[in-house]
Amino acid sequence: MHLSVVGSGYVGTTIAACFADLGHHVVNIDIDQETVDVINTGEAPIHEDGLPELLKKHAGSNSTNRLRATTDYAELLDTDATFLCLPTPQNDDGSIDLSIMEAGAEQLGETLAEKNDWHTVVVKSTVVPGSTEDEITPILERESNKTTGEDFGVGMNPEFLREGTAVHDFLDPDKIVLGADDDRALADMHEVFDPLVERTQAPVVETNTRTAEMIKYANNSFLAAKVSLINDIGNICKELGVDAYEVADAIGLDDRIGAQFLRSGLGWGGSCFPKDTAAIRAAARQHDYEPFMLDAATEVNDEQPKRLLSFMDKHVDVTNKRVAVLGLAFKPGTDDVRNSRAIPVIEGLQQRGAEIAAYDPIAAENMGEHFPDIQYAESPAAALDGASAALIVTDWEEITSLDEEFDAMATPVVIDGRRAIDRRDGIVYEGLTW
Ligand SMILES: NC(=O)c1ccc[n+]([C@@H]2O[C@H](COP(=O)([O-])OP(=O)(O)OC[C@H]3O[C@@H](n4cnc5c(N)ncnc54)[C@H](O)[C@@H]3O)[C@@H](O)[C@H]2O)c1
Ligand SMILES: O=c1ccn([C@@H]2O[C@H](COP(=O)(O)OP(=O)(O)O[C@H]3O[C@H](CO)[C@@H](O)[C@H](O)[C@H]3O)[C@@H](O)[C@H]2O)c(=O)[nH]1
Repeated sequence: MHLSVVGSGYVGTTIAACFADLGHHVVNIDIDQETVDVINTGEAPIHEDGLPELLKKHAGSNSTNRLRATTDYAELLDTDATFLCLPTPQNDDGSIDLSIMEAGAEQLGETLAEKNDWHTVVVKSTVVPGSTEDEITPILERESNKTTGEDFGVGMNPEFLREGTAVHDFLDPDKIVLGADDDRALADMHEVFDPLVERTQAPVVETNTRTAEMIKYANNSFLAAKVSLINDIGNICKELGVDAYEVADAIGLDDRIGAQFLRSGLGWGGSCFPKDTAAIRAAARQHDYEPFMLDAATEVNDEQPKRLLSFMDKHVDVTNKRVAVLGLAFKPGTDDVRNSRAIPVIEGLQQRGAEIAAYDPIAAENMGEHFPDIQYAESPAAALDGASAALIVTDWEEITSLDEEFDAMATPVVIDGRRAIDRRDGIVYEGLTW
């Protein structure tokens, strides 16, 4: 098939490259010329394992030429279906901000006015239930002067990939959810995913757009709440002198609980869990329902960085002292710092008047946009040298393998937010939940 993907971010670039790998011809549209140029040279605009290889294979010179990036929406006219992968950030009150989606839908609708054949538009972004039907479709109809179900179809296909393992997750999914309110759009979506389903036998869930939208929020809410529950249990374990990781390993053997997402510590960050739980809570409240469980999950999550800092305070007063912050990305394997737990940790250190030496293998540049005035060290050892405390925020492999580097600290106080290193003689060690 000939496909267009609007948005060349973490999701858009990944799925564009993966669709090309499945044999489709893909045009990836973004407003950012620099991003477009990078993709067209066969390189990745973001850090994502496996993505450079796919872009080299399908874009740029000596490639299959099945993938090309552009800033020109008109190029989607030669495609059968368009996937919208635009950001859906949050407003100050936590509710979803659909303005970028609306702008994209306007540009898409204006372009579709010029198309004489059927076209299917698929919303890939995470949007609250009703957005596709009540907000995006009317814009497409208005701008194209066409009717959904007659001239074009609309579908909703939520994405479950994780950053850091995005290519693998997309090409080997646990499930594929196809939400559509008309049969032709559903048939087109099936045709897009048939090569993947044949290859992986992934279960396909067929539903309407509203339910597809909710499945995405339920998925993320459940996982975020699972991490908060194990953090709550972990905090209790620590107070009672029990190792939360031993407990998690044991309860994870129960199939009804499952072993994944039971790593207690600093909690969840990233571009999805915080904003998606906020958006669905805000949507619930707009309908006069108080989402007690998700409110509590958020509260537990907000408390974990404060607990980390309070453990540090027990051992050392860091005013005017050097503190090493090890790890800045919201998790290993990505350069993304959106809503990273490192942000409240650094803010807490700034309030205490500490001199901050931060280290991350790839996310320092992105964190520099949030905190231009802190020191970014070239290595974990350089960050630790002369520090009065070390706070472990992200469990990158080069952080979990640290050992004698802690010996160069002024006072070897190590507060571990991710169970990254082992207790040993010669360091004062506090785990967040163990
Ligand atoms: N990041 C993830 O792991 C992930 C996973 C699943 C779902 N999602 C959802 O997917 C959506 C996209 O997320 P993301 O992380 O890929 O976003 P992103 O911020 O990484 O990328 C968005 C891209 O859209 C481009 N853009 C903005 N306005 C545009 C316009 N009018 N026309 C064309 N391009 C435009 C930007 O330049 C940027 O390159 C969000 O709804 C998110 O919740 C994200
Ligand atoms: O046991 C665990 C598992 C995760 N986390 C934290 O939870 C956050 C999110 O992790 P993860 O889910 O691996 O990363 P994301 O890339 O944000 O992926 C989530 O958000 C995406 C965007 O919606 C979805 O597509 C994915 O299915 C969903 O897992 C990170 O800060 C992790 O450190 C823990 O603290 N403990």
